[in-house]
Amino acid sequence: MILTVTLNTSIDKAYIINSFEVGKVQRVEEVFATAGGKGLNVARVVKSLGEDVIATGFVGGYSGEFIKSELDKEGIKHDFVEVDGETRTCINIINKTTGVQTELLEPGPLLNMIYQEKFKDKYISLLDRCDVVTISGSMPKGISDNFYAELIKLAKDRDKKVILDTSGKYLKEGLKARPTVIKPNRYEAEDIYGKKIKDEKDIIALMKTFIGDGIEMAAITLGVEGGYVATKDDVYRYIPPEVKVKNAVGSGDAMTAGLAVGINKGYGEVETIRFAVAISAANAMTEATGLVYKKDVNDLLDDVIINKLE
Ligand SMILES: Nc1ncnc2c1ncn2[C@@H]1O[C@H](COP(=O)(O)OP(=O)(O)OP(=O)(O)O)[C@@H](O)[C@H]1O
Ligand SMILES: O=P(O)(O)OC[C@@]1(O)O[C@H](CO)[C@@H](O)[C@@H]1O
Repeated sequence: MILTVTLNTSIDKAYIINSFEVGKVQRVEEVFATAGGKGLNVARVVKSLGEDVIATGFVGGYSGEFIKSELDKEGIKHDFVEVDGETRTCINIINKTTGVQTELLEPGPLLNMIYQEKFKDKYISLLDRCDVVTISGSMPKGISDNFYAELIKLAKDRDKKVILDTSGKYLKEGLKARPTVIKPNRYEAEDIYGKKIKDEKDIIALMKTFIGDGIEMAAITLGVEGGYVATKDDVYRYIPPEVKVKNAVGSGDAMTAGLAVGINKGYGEVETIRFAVAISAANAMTEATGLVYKKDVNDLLDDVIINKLE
């Protein structure tokens, strides 16, 4: 079983607009609202691949009710800590003409520390039921910056594999607890690195630092250009298949889902990377955020390019 942690859940709204212009009143042509925040995208993708998953985190208010009812409709098991305050909404404006996407991410509610302790108790009991944990996204205000490190340690002490997909201070703090897998995108990696990544050499050097620090698998993702993956002995460059892009937001989450499933099923590293990359590309083919169809994934698998660099 895979456990997905989403502390800052969100109603993700994808607004499809023919030609979006800043500073003008515009009507939205189509709206897709999903139960989101990175970890819930992971849960949805894991479920659509036919694997067993349970989603946890914080939910609150009417938006929290929406999220639970969407997960129920999708048949995704969940066990959240209910909080005072309203779960956030994140908006992704998709300009249909240019394909350019603009994301507006709310910060989420301010939480009392009591909820952090409540969550820890729930998390420890859920860990008994799972083998792989994914921890994704930002945290609501009021939660300690090192909370992910605490969650990672609790999981690793129980021999669970942990994938951490977050950014900024949450990633910096989380790294200290040595998650099994990390997968920052270029910007998140530059933030850790403290400077711009210039070339492949920089990427490989950074991934090797992560591996040297005790991370088992480190990926750095570059959107449509694919990315790199390093393990203790190997370094790979991967290129996703070319797809007709509708909405690439959540492709990183789809990739996390693929890595979690691959690890849970005991796939080899190349097989796991191939699977995760096909899933990430399949996400870009659908309009809703964090949605893949298994058939697309199967069709894309053979077209993922993976080159072993070292
Ligand atoms: N347009 C695209 N076409 C095909 N594959 C894509 C596209 N965009 C992203 N991907 C796949 O998804 C992976 C992760 O993408 P990206 O680097 O954008 O991650 P991310 O920033 O974590 O994404 P998000 O936060 O939106 O989930 C890429 O390495 C690639 O395999
Ligand atoms: O604010 P966070 O938690 O870092 O990111 C939130 C978010 O942008 O991530 C997902 C895409 O990966 C969206 O579902 C969601 O809106």
